[in-house]
Amino acid sequence: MSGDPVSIAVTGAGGRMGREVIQAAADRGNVDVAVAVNRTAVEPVAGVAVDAADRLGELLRAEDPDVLVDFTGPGSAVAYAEACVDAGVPMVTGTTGFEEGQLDSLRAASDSVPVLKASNFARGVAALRRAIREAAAALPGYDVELTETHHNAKRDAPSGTAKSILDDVESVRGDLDERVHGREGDAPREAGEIGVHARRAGDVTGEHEVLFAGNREAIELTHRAGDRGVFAEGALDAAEWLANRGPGWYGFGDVLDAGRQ
Ligand SMILES: NC(=O)C1=CN([C@@H]2O[C@H](COP(=O)(O)OP(=O)(O)OC[C@H]3O[C@@H](n4cnc5c(N)ncnc54)[C@H](OP(=O)(O)O)[C@@H]3O)[C@@H](O)[C@H]2O)C=CC1
Ligand SMILES: O=C(O)C1=N[C@H](C(=O)O)C[C@H](O)C1
Repeated sequence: MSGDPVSIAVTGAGGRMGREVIQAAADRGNVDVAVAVNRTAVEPVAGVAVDAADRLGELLRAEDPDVLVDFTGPGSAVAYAEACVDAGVPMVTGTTGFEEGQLDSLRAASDSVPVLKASNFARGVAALRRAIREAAAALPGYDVELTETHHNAKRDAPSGTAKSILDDVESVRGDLDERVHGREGDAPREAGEIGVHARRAGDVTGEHEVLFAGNREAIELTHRAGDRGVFAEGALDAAEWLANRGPGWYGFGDVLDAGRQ
């Protein structure tokens, strides 16, 4: 990205992703973590002191960071978006598992401040999604089954990335209108189904695989995240990009498109 100095606030600073974001900021050099908060008390992360999350509003007003970066949970992300509106701070959120009403609240916040939401900040997943849309268009009538695998501490299923991929496939394949989660029972597959399989095991960072199968051939498109640094890097790219935007609703694709121009 530009390399211009950017100051950020990090919510969920004690979580797996919050820690990764703070470490990636330290490694990057031009990103200063001006505010870091967590719901429960945690020791400093990469030398950055972590405050109580209920002080977020006060800290945003005092430090005036360029962007807030959030990886927490759906309810807290909505509350933090409201704090961003009150303080006039842009928000990047990678949180997943939102219900429709919570997404409406985030979109409402984007009338006042820039909000960038992405279910996955890996560049490889952006490429995977483009390839999946292309395959879906090129293979009409083929059966589609999605499998995602994550660590055993992940709460939401299917993953946010899986839901984004399903939206992509359904936008291209209008004939697929029924998501079948897991399979059980005694009946053949129906036309119109798209199978969705969520696995939770060990410390798997995140894997997404889409199978397109016809009667005499099949292809599988797969992304595997090697570590969480790949998500943190993408989120910081998004934060650097969002710092100079006006209010609006943005995605990671906007950041990547800007990089290609
Ligand atoms: N878009 C992307 O590229 C990626 C998205 N994610 C998403 O990011 C989110 C966080 O993932 P991860 O870091 O692994 O999760 P963790 O469970 O490790 O961390 C969650 C953090 O959020 C905080 N939190 C959770 N619930 C609340 C709440 N109700 N109020 C305030 N704080 C809360 C936790 O605080 P406390 O310590 O007090 O519990 C913790 O700091 C998930 O939705 C996940 O799917 C993850 C990886 C990549
Ligand atoms: O919780 C995780 O770990 C991840 N969550 C995101 C999702 O739900 O898609 C992205 C990534 O797969 C890791």
